[in-house]
Amino acid sequence: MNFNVIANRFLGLIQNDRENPWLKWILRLLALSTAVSPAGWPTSFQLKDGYKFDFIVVGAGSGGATVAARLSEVGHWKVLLLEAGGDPPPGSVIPSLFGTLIHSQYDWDYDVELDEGTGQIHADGKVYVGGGKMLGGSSSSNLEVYARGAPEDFEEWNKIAPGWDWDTVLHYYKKLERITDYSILQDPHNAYYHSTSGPVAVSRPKANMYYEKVHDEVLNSWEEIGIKRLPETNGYEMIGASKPHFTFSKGRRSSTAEAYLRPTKDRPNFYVTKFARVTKVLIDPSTLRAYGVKVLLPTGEIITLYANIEVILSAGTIGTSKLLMLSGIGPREVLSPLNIDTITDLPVGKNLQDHLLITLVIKGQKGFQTAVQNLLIPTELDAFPIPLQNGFIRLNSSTSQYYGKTKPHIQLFNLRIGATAAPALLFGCRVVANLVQDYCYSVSKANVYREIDLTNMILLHPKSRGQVKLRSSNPLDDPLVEIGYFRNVKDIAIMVETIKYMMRVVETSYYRKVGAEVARLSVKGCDGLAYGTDEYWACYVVNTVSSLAHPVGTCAMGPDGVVDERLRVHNIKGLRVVDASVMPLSPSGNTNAPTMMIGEKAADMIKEDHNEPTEPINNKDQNTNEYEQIDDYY
Ligand SMILES: Cc1cc2nc3c(=O)[nH]c(=O)nc-3n(C[C@H](O)[C@H](O)[C@H](O)COP(=O)(O)OP(=O)(O)OC[C@H]3O[C@@H](n4cnc5c(N)ncnc54)[C@H](O)[C@@H]3O)c2cc1C
Repeated sequence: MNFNVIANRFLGLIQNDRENPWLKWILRLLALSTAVSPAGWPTSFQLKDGYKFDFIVVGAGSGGATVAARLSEVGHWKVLLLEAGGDPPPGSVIPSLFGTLIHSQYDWDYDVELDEGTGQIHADGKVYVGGGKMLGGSSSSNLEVYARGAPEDFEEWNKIAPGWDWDTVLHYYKKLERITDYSILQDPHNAYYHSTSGPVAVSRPKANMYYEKVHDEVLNSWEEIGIKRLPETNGYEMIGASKPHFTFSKGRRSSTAEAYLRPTKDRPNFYVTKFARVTKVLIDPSTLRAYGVKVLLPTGEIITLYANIEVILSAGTIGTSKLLMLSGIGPREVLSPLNIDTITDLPVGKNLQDHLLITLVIKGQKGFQTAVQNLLIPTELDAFPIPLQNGFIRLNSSTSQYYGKTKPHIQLFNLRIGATAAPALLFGCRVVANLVQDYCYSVSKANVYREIDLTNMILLHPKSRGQVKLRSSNPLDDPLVEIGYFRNVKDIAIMVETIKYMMRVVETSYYRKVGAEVARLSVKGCDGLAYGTDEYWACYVVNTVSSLAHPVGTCAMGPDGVVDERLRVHNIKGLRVVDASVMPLSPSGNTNAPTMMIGEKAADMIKEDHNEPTEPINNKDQNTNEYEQIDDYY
């Protein structure tokens, strides 16, 4: 039994025994009582073989829960949402306990293979990507950072798939968002980009004084090396840094289960079934129409369900491409060797992109007094536990001061950890991340009596591509996921450039004062190289690579992709894909908000295609009246 299982059992105990006075006291103390409320998730609809619905949505994640809930607004449509997992546990609901979900039963924990000679700090040649297996999908297990990408991302999508321009997608971002950060709404430059009326809570809780001081130290240091301090990074200006926004509010994660499924759970035409694993989409080979799905129930029974209008796949970038291939939609060269008849030969599983992450460890202030920030973590369980800064930089390019005219290359996350967290770091490094011993020792050693900054640099627009394939025709087998980092060497060059840029931070006022230095880590494969040379850093990049868990693109939109701009699978009727897999290119930022946006837009496209009314695209009317005057600026 591993740590996560024990932790989730413990949290489950708390959930079931909330009336126990001791537990009540503890929960009150931590201000977490709302977070462990078990009430409110939809009950599971009992399915029987042969049942018919108008729409069957597969996967209740960021895309699936969003599109299904919106479709159920049409009262005469019977909408079924099928989810392989169950309810989110307290470890999901409490914002800072997502770590307990990793490698647990709430995590798909896919085997994601690194190419030989890359990522040598990973003990078994695999990188952790994860994926939530519960209502809300990965929006129930992610780190809750809220980022929407840059306007230029969507102008590029729009060239490939018309209708995805920035003005249109901004309408859907605003439709989903309920921001509670009034510092942003009071700033007329940024307020235009936000909304206070959507279902997904977005907040930026104020941390304790100590953490706020750390935020300032890091953001001021970054400013000294040219990274502009911004009020936020989802507003009119994006190149720069700020404290991030999160998808939670008042101590409770705002997953799509929370935002879209709890409020709609009593709709009579909306059916949600948990622990229902779809194994195949049924397609009539003569009409090329999808007419239903095969579902494996926890009893072991496999039933057939029928869709009168459409089947919608929202099983995630890995899960959806696997299901399509199992159903005969995919590259013939992958399907034929497995004796799967190819109904239509499409590039399913290709074009896999992920935001890779490189970490620089900076040794900061010496002394055990810095451990106080670790001791404060329990007081911040309903917020983010560790001081975190977020930013975007663009290297070798002049940055634009004009709103909407910025496309960053790199995202930054800085995590400050006080001294003495070395044992926890070692545990996380070895047991959770499964990295090799020497590397983990060298990281934790840096932290024994010094605070450290983990400066994470994320490549936003990788040129490399991986591929999802099938290992077998058995739906219960994991697919083969080749993540493909550094298949294009330009990705190495930009990360080396970024490291050299970020290392300049140790020369800034705060870091100079505390005698900061970049920690020299033990990196397998790089020992013989002269430390600090470009050759060394290239080796460091290739071998210390990790994932930010943002796989996209395996069922990309576009004429050469898998779906068209209205997310309909090419050559097949009655079948759409609505999840992160349809993104033709990675956005400039985390992928949860863009996937929820896709779910919102998909629902309107489906309603339009079936002659149901939708709201007109309008970015001006979505702020509260209080802030209406801000429209004058644009
Ligand atoms: C550990 C982690 C941290 C992340 N951190 C962030 C972050 O801080 N900010 C951010 O913006 N993004 C983050 N992401 C990424 C973001 O959460 C995902 O990109 C996004 O949620 C993907 O949405 P989706 O709808 O494509 O898939 P998911 O949300 O993963 O939904 C897929 C759903 O389908 C279900 N499913 C799969 N197969 C089947 C089947 N055969 N039958 C029935 N159901 C099935 C799954 O159980 C799941 O519920 C993170 C992701 C992970 C894993």
